[in-house]
Amino acid sequence: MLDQTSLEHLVRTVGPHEVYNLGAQSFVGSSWGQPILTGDVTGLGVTRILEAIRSVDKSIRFYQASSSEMFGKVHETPQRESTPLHPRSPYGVAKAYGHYMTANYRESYDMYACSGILFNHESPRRGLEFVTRKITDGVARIKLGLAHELRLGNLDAKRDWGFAGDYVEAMWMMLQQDAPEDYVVATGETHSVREFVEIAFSRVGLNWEDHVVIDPKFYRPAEVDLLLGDPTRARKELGWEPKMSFQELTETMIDSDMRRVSLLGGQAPSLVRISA
Ligand SMILES: Nc1nc2c(ncn2[C@@H]2O[C@H](COP(=O)(O)OP(=O)(O)O[C@H]3O[C@H](CO)[C@@H](O)[C@H](O)[C@@H]3O)[C@@H](O)[C@H]2O)c(=O)[nH]1
Repeated sequence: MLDQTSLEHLVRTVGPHEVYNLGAQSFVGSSWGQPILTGDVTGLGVTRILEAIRSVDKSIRFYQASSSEMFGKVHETPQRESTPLHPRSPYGVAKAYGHYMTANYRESYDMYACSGILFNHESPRRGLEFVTRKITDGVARIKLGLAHELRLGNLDAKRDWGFAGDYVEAMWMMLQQDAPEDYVVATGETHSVREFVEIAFSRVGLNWEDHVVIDPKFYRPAEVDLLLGDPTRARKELGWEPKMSFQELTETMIDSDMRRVSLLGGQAPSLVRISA
C-alpha cells in the first residue's frame, strides 16, 4: 500500500484526468478476520487518494467504488441512492466510511468526486473466493471428474448480480457528466445463491443436490440477506443499461470454467488453499 507522499508523487508524475479507486480488501468473508487491515485499505485508502488529488490538482475527477454491502440489513427494498446505510461487516463499514469521505471532499473542496454504489458484479475473471466463481469452478471440476462435491454456506442469500463489463461502463459514464453525483449500479433483479447453483449444474447436465454440501464454516457472523438495487437514476441521467442477463452471465461463467479446467486439468488454480 502506498503512503501519502508516494501517492502524491504518483499523481504528480502521471498527471491523470480521472482516477478510479477500485482498490480494497474486497472479500466480505475475510473482513471479520482482518477488520483493521480492511479498515485501513478499504476505508482510509480512499482518504489517502482524495488527499493526494486535493494537494496536487483538484481538477482531477475521482471515482470511488462504493458497495451495496453498505445497505447491509436493508431499510427498504429496492435500495436506491437515498436508502439509509446499515453495514453488517467490517468491509461494509469501511466502504461506508469511504463513501461518506468522497461526498465530503465533493462538498468541502468542490471536487468532482463521486461514488458508484455497485451491486455484485461478476465475470469469468472473478476471484475464486467469491460465491459465483467458486460455484462455476466447482461445477467444472465435478463435471470433469476432478472433484465430487462443492461445499457452500448460506444458499438463501439473495443478490442483484450483474456483468462486471456493463458496470465498468457505468463507472466511466459517471465521470463524463457535467456535475458529480452518486449512482446505484444494479440490474433491478435479485436471485438466490441456490438459483445460481441450479443454473450452473444444469448447464453441464448435473443435479446440484447430488453434489452440494452445506458447510456451516461458510456462514458469516452476520449475513446480508437480500440486495436488490434500483438503477433508475443511472438509467435516466447516464443513459446506462445493463446488457447481460442473469442466465447469460451464469452460463458465460460456467462455460469459461469448463474450458479452463479442461485445458489445465488438475493444474488449474483452485480454492483448495483458500479457506473461502
Ligand atoms: N464467498 C462465499 N459466499 C457464500 C458461500 N456460500 C454462500 N455464500 C453467500 O453468497 C453471498 C455472496 O457472497 P460473495 O460472493 O462473497 O459476495 P458478497 O459478500 O455479496 O460481496 C461482493 O459484492 C459486494 C457488492 O454487494 C462487493 O462490494 C464485495 O466486494 C463482493 O464483490 C453471501 O450472502 C454469502 O454468505 C461460499 O461458500 N463462499
